[in-house]
Amino acid sequence: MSTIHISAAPGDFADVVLMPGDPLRARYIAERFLEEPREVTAVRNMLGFTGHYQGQRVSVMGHGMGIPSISIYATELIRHYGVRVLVRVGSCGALRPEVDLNDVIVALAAGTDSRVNRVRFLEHDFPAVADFNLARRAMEIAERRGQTVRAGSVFSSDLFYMPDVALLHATLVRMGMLAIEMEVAGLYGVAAEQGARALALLSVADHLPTGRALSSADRETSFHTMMEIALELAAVEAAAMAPR
Ligand SMILES: O=P(O)(O)O[C@H]1O[C@H](CO)[C@@H](O)[C@H]1O
Ligand SMILES: O=c1cc[nH]c(=O)[nH]1
Repeated sequence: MSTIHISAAPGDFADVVLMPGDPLRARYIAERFLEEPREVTAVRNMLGFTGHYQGQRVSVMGHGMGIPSISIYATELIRHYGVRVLVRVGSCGALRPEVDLNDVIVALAAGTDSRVNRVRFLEHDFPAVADFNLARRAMEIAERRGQTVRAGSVFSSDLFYMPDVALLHATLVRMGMLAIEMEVAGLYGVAAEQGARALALLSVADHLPTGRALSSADRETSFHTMMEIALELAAVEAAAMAPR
């Protein structure tokens, strides 16, 4: 049975789903990296595909922009399609001078100005953290591939265009955050609520202290590093979950 927002048939999704915000990035990942990718959903053009990577069944699906959007897709994938691992592969803006364009961030935890986790957690402060084993495996994969990644906390904002941005950025930097984006805290809340595991990998597309930003061509290259780490992680996880 399909859902309101996903038209795939039962069993169409793999246990592990990579999720970029942009559905066209989902198609790019599927066509560029997956063997025999098959489109499994396209409701509202939020494209989803399933194929194979390193011999393991892996899916990739866009989640749109913002916590409300990713919350819908993540919840339906877990509840209705039995997805067990979600890995966001997103872009972000670096908050600190030393976090450069093209760097890949493993988002260990996320703060947010969204209320969604308070809604699900009796108005208390929910610790929006990554699954430890996914984070550790992602770090190990990056190390084995000789790719430097940064691990730390990020901030998920509801607004892309926000007022008083200087004060917010200064506070986030003072509190140790590496980057800003718009979904991770929501994804980690959904995963906890629905009993799944989640991790976000982020590629730095904007350098907020200097205003530098990647060109489209550069974005593609840097995203490749993140995608390859995420795909290898997905294959390792799928193999670990496969019945023996
Ligand atoms: O590139 P994605 O994965 O969409 O991530 C970032 O880009 C969008 C804003 O431009 C937000 O979704 C933000 O989190
Ligand atoms: O949410 C985002 C994504 C990329 N760059 C930003 O500054 N913010």
